[in-house]
Amino acid sequence: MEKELIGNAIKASFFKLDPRVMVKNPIMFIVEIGFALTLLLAFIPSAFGSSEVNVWFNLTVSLILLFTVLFANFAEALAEGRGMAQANSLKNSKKEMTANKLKPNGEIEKTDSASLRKGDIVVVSQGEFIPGDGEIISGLASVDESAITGESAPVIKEAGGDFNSVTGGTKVVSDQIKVRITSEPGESFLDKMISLVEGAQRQKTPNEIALNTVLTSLTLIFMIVVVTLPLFTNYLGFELEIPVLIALLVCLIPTTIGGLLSAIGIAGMDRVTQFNVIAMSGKAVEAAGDINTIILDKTGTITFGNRMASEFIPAGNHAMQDFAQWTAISSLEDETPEGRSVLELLKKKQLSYQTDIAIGGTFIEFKAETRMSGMDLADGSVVRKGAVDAVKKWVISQGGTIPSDLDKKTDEISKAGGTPLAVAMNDQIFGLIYLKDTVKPGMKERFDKLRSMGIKTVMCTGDNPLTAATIAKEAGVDEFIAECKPEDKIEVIKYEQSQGKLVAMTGDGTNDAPALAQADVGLAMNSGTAAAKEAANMVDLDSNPTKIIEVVSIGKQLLMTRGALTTFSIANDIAKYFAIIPAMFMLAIPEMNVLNIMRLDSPISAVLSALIFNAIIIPVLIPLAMKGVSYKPMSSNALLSRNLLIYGLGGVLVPFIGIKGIDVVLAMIL
Ligand SMILES: Nc1ncnc2c1ncn2[C@@H]1O[C@H](COP(=O)(O)OP(=O)(O)OP(=O)(O)O)[C@@H](O)[C@H]1O
Ligand SMILES: [K+]
Ligand SMILES: [Mg+2]
Repeated sequence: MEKELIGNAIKASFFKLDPRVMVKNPIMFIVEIGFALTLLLAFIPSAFGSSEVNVWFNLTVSLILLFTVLFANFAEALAEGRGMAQANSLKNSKKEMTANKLKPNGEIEKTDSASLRKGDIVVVSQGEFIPGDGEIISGLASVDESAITGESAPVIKEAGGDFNSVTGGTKVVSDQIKVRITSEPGESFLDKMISLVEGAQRQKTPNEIALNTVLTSLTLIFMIVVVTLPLFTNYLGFELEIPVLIALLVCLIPTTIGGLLSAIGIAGMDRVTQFNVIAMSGKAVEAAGDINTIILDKTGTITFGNRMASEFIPAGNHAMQDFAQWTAISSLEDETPEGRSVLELLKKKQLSYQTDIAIGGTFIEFKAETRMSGMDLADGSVVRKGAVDAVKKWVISQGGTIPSDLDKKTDEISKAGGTPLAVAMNDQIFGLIYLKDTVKPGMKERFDKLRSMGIKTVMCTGDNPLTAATIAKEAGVDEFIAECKPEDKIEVIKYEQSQGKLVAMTGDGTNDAPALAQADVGLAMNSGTAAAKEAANMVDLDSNPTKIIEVVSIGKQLLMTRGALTTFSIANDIAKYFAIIPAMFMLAIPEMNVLNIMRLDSPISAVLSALIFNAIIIPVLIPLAMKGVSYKPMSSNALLSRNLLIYGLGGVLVPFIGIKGIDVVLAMIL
């Protein structure tokens, strides 16, 4: 695998020599032109007038320049290669298959999966592949998603709620589901993933463009200096040979970062992919590196999220039996995990209830807006369950009163970190359902880590303030917002952004979609709804909301690697002056030897040593560019001074040692 990767990258480095490709990287393009000119001079030394420098020197310079370009191309090709390999394995899981399309008249029609369009309904049974991306409209199945996520344990997918989305190419391993197709041919999640990792849509990020502009301007300045240099030297009465001027130019321009820049960007995206997160753009990965605030929801992110009914607590002077009756009616058709867990607990507690009063009633689906669910019965009675404050308001609007013990019982559940749901019929509250949830282990450490990176965490939850406070304290988040409706999340994000902060958010529900789109980094869960995945700029295939922490680390590492190697590259070039400038003048004026502080063997050896060092530093740094510089959570100021010390000072010192070493070897050969 690695061998093949390297082999392909070597081949690609030669293909990339095509000037039409090279011109996209101006710094390396100049090196390539330098190669062509010195090659010409090797064969026709007097092409641009008389020349005294020997052919052998011209040829050597030309070869070193060729290798400089090849090394840079190799770095980029190697970074691209990893994505290609992954794209190929994804392509293998994208096969044509037959789909069981459900016609409006209820008949099943066998069609080609490629002909399925948005809105089509298909039936998928045990052992069959799901023919396209979609949402389950009825049924429940365990699905093997290993083709996409690499995770072999099947996951449960079901209609209703936030776990209804399925991906084309995954396999149903048990039961049968009806799926409504949500993507047009060629626009599926798998198609998008393939084109992303293949890099077909890879565009330079704004940061990269900005850095490129700076580097290109720097290059232009050096070009002007080098081109005008002969005017001065001619005035002083000596001539500089063209190959020497080219060597000087290549040593001065930032070839190291110029050669590694695109590899750093591609490798950063690739590291995110290795973490099983699909980033829609390099820009998103970079934004992750600059995040100041992370918005997390409580249920399913900070807690396990399987909010299960664990206790029934009647309120006022209502009997358990009456409470159970209305609890059951409110949950009969509630397909959310919370709703189903209510019916299961009733069964477990052997509480009986009548279902015939529900006949002819209209089910009221749970909505994050109302924070209630329930049923309007045929006889005009209305039944609701939901967040206590919402139900209280609703009961009061019906002209009812609140049982005196309700608040105390609510607080008890909330203080334990549970979610209380009140159950009401018409103007009366019958009691509370205790939904239990637990904070995931290790959350405190994760939030501590974020804090040390200088990132603030805000928990936004639809739950009541007391539950929110309990969970927030237990998990160690910095701030929390309770009784939060979907639009409130957007407000929080907008507010932070108005303070100049970059905001990241994770989410999985359809109601998270607008906030995911508003955030600078929106990380959707693969298990989540199609709307959430569409709105986000990253998708976590493992559906682990806390992975945002790793994504932020990778983003920071990407920015740091780019910064560190830029510093190193420019510091390097400064050090090279000391080798090459005295040497150049010594060629004409031997007395200039006093400037030869590095005590290099001869002017020719000095120029060649600097050039060789300039070339081989690129492959030497490839592993660092690909892996990223090591990153420990600390404040940005501490990071900056640490990096300046290592890469700035190191960048000045390393060339002295390297060039001197190469010079010693060359002196022996010459
Ligand atoms: N099936 C349901 N029926 C009635 N009420 C519910 C149901 N599920 C949740 N609730 C209530 O609605 C509130 C909001 O739930 P929702 O899932 O929208 O929260 P959220 O905004 O996603 O934040 P979090 O996931 O952190 O709770 C819950 O705290 C709970 O009180
Ligand atoms: K250089
Ligand atoms: Mg939720």
